[in-house]
This record gives sequence, C-alpha cells and structure tokens, in this order.
Amino acid sequence: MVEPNTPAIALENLQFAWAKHHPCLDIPSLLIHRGEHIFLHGESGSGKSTLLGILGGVHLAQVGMVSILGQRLDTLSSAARDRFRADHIGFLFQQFNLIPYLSVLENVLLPCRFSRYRHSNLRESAPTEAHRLLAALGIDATLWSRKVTSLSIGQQQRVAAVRALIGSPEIIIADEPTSALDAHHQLHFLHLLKQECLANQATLLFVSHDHRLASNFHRSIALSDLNQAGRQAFA
Ligand SMILES: Nc1ncnc2c1ncn2[C@@H]1O[C@H](COP(=O)(O)OP(=O)(O)OP(=O)(O)O)[C@@H](O)[C@H]1O
Repeated sequence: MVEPNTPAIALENLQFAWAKHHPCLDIPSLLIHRGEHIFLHGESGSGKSTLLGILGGVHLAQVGMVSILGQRLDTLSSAARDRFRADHIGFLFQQFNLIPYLSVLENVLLPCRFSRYRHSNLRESAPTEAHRLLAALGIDATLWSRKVTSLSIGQQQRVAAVRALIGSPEIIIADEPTSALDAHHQLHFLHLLKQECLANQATLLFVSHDHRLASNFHRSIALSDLNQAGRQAFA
C-alpha cells in the first residue's frame, strides 16, 4: 500500500547518457503528485522516451535519484525493477506492443497474469473487469475473442489502453499513444483514458508532440525546460 501523500514520481539530480554518447538527460528535479495528469512534450530526439524508460526502471540513470511511489529504483535489482513496473505502472506505447498471436481478451489479461498485485486490485474477476474496461473504451464484445491484429489501428490503441489500465496501476505512462489517430479520435481516446485514470486516482504521464492536447491536462511540462544536458555546449 502506497501512502497517499507520497509523490508519484520524484527525480533529483538525474543524469543519464547512452553508452559512449554525450549526456542525454540532466534533470535537476521533477516532482509529479499522485493523481496529476501531466502533458510532457519535447522535440523529436530530446529524450522523452529515454526518460519514460528511466521512470519505468528499464534504464538506470548513472547519477541521481529516481523515486516512484516512494520506492528508489536504484536500490532494486533488475528483476525487482521489472516486478515493480509490472505492479505499479501501466505502459501505453506508440506501437502498442500487443502480442500479435493472442486474442484481444488474452492481451488485456496479461498484466493480471504477470502481477499478483494488479490481480489483487481487481474488484471483480479478471475477465469481468476486462469486459467492463473493453466496453468502456468502446471495443465491442464481438471483437473480444478475435486475434488482436485483425482490429483497426484505433481499436488496437484502445485495447493497449485497457491492458495498461487493468488492475489499477497507480501510474499510467503513455508514449505518443494518439499519433496514429485522427484529431476527433485522439480527443475521444484521451477523454476515455482520463476518465479511467480519474476513477482509479491514477497519475497520468502523457507524452505527445501535439500541443493542441495540452489543455486537457492539469499541467504541461516541456522537457527542454527541465533538461540541462547539452546546454553548456551552446552557452
Ligand atoms: N538504445 C539507444 N542507444 C543509443 N542512443 C539512443 C538509444 N535510444 C535513444 N537514443 C538516443 O537518445 C536520444 C533521445 O532519444 P529518445 O528516443 O529518448 O527521444 P524522444 O524525445 O523520445 O524522440 P521521439 O519524439 O522522436 O520519439 C536521441 O539522440 C537518440 O538517438
């Protein structure tokens, strides 16, 4: 159980460089509170996906502190970080990362198979909750047993959102999730995602190039304002 006042995300003095490369991220501090909906934007190549990978414990910063829900990631083994991510973070990727040979329902149930914590958060049985979320995100019951790749791009995106949301992880991280959708479907998708995050009091960190979406969030953060990497080179 995570204390309600514990920040969702806290970074201090974070520095990260890819092997044999110049520093990519140098962030003195970042604090995101529980339940906040954050819009994170930045130019292509500015390090947004790298930062999300650090927050999810996929990459380890060489310097600094990364604390997620009060847990310092650098104190965990690689396997424990994977477990922590599976338990507490729902990731929603630009390319969906759905398992192509599984059905819609099988894809959606995966987090509850991999995480006992997320399974234990369910108020109903896993299939019942999956059905509720799929219906809430507008995926018709006739599609649930179909192979996920037979769905349209917009439908696959919503299936990926259901997979991120099931079992109520405290943090939802969405990396350019709407880039394949047209403007109308983008807003509709965002509305549904926010609604589910609100219902779960989840923190939403949403990355996009599309500034028109920013007004839908509590706070907008420009990575260029946070990140000092490379600044001295141009000073
Ligand atoms: N696996 C990797 N190995 C080495 N360098 C990498 C790797 N992944 C990303 N980079 C580099 O790190 C920098 C930041 O990349 P990143 O993908 O985080 O940017 P981004 O802001 O998410 O870009 P986009 O908006 O285009 O997705 C880039 O210079 C990129 O080339």
